Amino acid sequence: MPRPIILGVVGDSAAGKTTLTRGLVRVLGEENVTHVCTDDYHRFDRKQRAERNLTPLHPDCNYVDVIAQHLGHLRAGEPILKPIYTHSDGTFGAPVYVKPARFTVVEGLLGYHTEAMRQVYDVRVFLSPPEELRRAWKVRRDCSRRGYTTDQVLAELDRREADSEAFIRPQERYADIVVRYLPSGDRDQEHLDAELVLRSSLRHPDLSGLVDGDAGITLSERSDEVILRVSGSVEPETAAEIEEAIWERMHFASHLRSERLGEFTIGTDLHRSESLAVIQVLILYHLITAKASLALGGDGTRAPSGIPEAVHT
Ligand SMILES: Nc1ncnc2c1ncn2[C@@H]1O[C@H](COP(=O)(O)OP(=O)(O)OP(=O)(O)O)[C@@H](O)[C@H]1O
Ligand SMILES: O=C(CO)[C@H](O)[C@H](O)COP(=O)(O)O
Repeated sequence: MPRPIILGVVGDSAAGKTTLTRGLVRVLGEENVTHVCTDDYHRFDRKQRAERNLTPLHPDCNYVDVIAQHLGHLRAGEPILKPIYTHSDGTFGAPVYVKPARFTVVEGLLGYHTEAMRQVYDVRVFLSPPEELRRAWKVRRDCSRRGYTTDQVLAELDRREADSEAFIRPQERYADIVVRYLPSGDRDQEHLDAELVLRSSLRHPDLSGLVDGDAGITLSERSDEVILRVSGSVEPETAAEIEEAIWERMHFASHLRSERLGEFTIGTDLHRSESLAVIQVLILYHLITAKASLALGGDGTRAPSGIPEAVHT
């Protein structure tokens, strides 16, 4: 079997990593994806972190060297014995034996922290929602699923700010695709404006024919980046046209098409976001084309340098 294609999804806590990857895993098929969350590589459990006054964002609080080793093994097609961190109670569980599948999705806080880690990915995504939005997402998620109170989460977010600034946000510079949701104001969560920064380290599909300012889709260029903006008020039909156009560029993977992209949860309620669906299809495009490149004897789809050939404004 050719080596797995490896996707990195990095961003601060509650930036939306699991939400984004869940849809991708569903489309690619659970059996075809090895899912690694680097939270499993925390060095200390919740109690030990509190005793040491360390946040989980600090590299010293994580076995970053072992993450790099394990990702290297997976890329080489070798199994790993992966640690387990359990969020429901903040403790470690028994390690699990993990074999690499066709795709590996790695999500976590410090995935691009070292060069050794950065080298393993075929596609690097960084999620960067505005802080106000991320804080609201974290409060809601941690209170409903991780056993915290609102005051505890808010205090923890303040305690983490210095480490977010020092270690998490700087990783954005290593991404091929940066996803920024824009401040939502009173927008509901299904209709957030999204901005995708498409960097020249990957060859992005030509989306120029789909741009329609009136319909809420714009492309612009900034140094060697192309910015795709999807308005939160984009009509489902317009978003579907973009998704369709990207799917057409990976026609050899049409069997993967699914109606269920763009889903996210608020507490336990399921919602759908058009902009999230567009982001997910674009990432799928990169995973599928990287896979096709390997099948044809290449080694992925990273552009050697310069502006990606297929992107036009
Ligand atoms: N694209 C989105 N649109 C609307 N809400 C979202 C979106 N992404 C995430 N959320 C909200 O934020 C919450 C936290 O997201 P998620 O669990 O995906 O973050 P994460 O980055 O995986 O967090 P952690 O690193 O702490 O595990 C979700 O439960 C959901 O309510
Ligand atoms: O920043 C985080 C990413 O998920 C978590 O807070 C970190 O992993 C520690 O988990 P917990 O708060 O459940 O002890």
